[in-house]
Amino acid sequence: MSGNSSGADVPQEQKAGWASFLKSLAHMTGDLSSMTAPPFILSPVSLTEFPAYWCEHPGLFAAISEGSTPQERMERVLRWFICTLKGQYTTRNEKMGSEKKPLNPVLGEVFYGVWPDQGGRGETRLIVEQVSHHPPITAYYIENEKAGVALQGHSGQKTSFTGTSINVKQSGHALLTVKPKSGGQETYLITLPKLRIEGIVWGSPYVELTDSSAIQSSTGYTAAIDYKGKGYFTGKSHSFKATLSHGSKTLQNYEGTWTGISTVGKGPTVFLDSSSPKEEVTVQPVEQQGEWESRRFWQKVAQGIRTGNYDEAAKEKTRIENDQRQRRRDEVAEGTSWQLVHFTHVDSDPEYQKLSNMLHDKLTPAHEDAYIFKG
Ligand SMILES: CC(C)CCC[C@@H](C)[C@H]1CC[C@H]2[C@@H]3CC=C4C[C@@H](O)CC[C@]4(C)[C@H]3CC[C@]12C
Repeated sequence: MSGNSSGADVPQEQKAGWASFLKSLAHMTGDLSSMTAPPFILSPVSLTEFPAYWCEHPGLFAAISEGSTPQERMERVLRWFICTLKGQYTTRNEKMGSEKKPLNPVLGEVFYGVWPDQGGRGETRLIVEQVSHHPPITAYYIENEKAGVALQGHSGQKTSFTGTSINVKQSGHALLTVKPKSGGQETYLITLPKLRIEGIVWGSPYVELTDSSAIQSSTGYTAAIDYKGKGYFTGKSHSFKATLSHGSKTLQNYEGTWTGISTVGKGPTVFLDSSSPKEEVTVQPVEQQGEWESRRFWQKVAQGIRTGNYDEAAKEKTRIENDQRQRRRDEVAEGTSWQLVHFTHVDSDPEYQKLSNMLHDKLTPAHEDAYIFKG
């Protein structure tokens, strides 16, 4: 990083703002979401929309239950999981030019969507609820009932600044329930990778995945995934290597990029093309949404950000924040508390416990709370 290139991608009139934002990052205490950032880096999309990235390949999601053996189903889970990563971590760069700061959801904010049935695979529905504000935690449930696959999870982030990049440790996990076409039921614990946000100094942030994550099946199969950026496995950014094992027996290896082609085994057999077309979630028009639904709730703020009317966006955001503060004060005064609509908080989930014990992995804390979908 040279003095000249720093802030190269920041609009001239916001350079000072970016420089002071970078300075404030040094004092950040783990929660970046509440920090004020310069307008050019603001996204008009709330974090409650992000769980939709899990299902932008609804065909791969539905196909999991069609695998004929436990190993084949684990491989299908891995394929679907790797295929979601491009959407999860590069979409903002593609759509908005760089990673941006999403809107920080309010407690009780919800997001609903569907992927319509196509060719008989069944409809997939998405239910998201912001279940905590401090720290921000988003819970989600995605189900294709016909296919017999359902994903339940929650997600939070702990952030720290290294001086040149932001390290993001994801908290939470996802549990996938699969009813194989051949009968029975399996569950899969999905742990979440760590992120490094690079390109900060230049004002054009992007996400690289680091370290590792895992998928543990109740059938005993494990997929371990290692992530590396440029200059490690292949010299390509967004690279990964994965191994599928059962107990101490390694059964298969996979490698490639999570944004493009990956291969299986020693021969050049294609495992997946992650750049294959995705299907974005279908959402009700804003006019028909309820007042806590994300796009309606943030409509004016988003409009301000999209049109460059930042004063309007800031004014509306302040109104929302004041309203939230008042609600919390009222609850304290009345001795009540906010009631979640779709999820129940539990201090520990036996299913998570069982699978994380099977994983024997330092990555997964022995105890973790969870949000269970109420239906
Ligand atoms: C751009 C800079 C200046 C601000 C950084 C904003 C932070 C809050 C953004 C940048 C990238 C974002 C992450 C991108 C992708 C995902 C995957 C999704 O499944 C859960 C949320 C999560 C993990 C996001 C959390 C918020 C995040 C870490």
